Amino acid sequence: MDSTADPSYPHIFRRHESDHEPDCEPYRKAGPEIPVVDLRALDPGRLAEACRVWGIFRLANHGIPPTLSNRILDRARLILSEPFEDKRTRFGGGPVSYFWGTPAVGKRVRSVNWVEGLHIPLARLRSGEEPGFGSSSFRCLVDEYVRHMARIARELFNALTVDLKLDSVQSTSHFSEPDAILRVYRYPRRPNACHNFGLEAHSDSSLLSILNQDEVGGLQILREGRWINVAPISDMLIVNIGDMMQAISDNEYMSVEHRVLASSSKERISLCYFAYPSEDGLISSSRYKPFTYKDFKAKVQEDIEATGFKIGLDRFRITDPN
Ligand SMILES: O=C(O)CCC(=O)C(=O)O
Ligand SMILES: [Fe+2]
Repeated sequence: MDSTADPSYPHIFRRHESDHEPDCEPYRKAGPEIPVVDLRALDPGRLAEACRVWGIFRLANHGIPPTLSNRILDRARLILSEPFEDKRTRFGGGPVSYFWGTPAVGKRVRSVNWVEGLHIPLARLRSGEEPGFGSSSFRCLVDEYVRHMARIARELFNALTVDLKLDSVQSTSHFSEPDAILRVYRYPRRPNACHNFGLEAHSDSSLLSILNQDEVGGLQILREGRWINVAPISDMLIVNIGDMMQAISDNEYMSVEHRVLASSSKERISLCYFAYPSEDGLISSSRYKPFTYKDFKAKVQEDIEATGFKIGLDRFRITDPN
């Protein structure tokens, strides 16, 4: 369907160009392959090396049944194909929120990200406060899915704490399962998608991010100055290191810069689970002034509102003159 006519798209995505250009093939060529980590036969050395050298890896044998993965992606596709105004109403005001075009929140709006979705803070979901979501079958799938995500995040984090030689106090405050967030994304088709992004280049603020994507593709990481495609491989998840893990590891691990390309011909669905440290746990390292995740989040929000950009960890770097 032409996106101009699709009532499920937010208005800003209903563009008038009907002449779809082919996608930009050069951007989508295969690049060097990112490492694969096997969760069933976890090799801690291989995992740590992937975090040090790449900041991202594919995760095989993660234990999520393919039927669950397919069902939740299909259900997400269905919900997000509801009319735009219905999505706004259904998810307006509750803890589960519907967003589109993020991060157009600043005073100086840069370009709009060609993405919409649901933001699901899991702690509030557990407390049962969400009216538009309630007892839906999607809710049941989310519950089951995030149980797997929490298990996977915990297992990876535990292995990394051994590699980093964190003590038990640090490992407890640096991983807070209740603070996790699930985001469900739909990247609408975008006419003339060549130079446009579903998500602009960024690093995640999380500890670890675990991505499940459909077969469309578009994710890229920045490595040694080049953008590399992370093509979907069925039954494998993608895990990336976030800013908090970079700080906790004292820059041993790398919070990888990534982005998502828009496609002119295909919509894309992805689910991203973000694991975080506890909000008030102090993160101390030799490279950054001590800070909590709450401090970090407030600074990111302040910078985005003031400048349109996330500055992130550089705000806390010890050499930072500010
Ligand atoms: O949808 C994707 O492939 C990536 C999502 C992402 O980078 C994010 O949510 O931070
Ligand atoms: Fe991201």
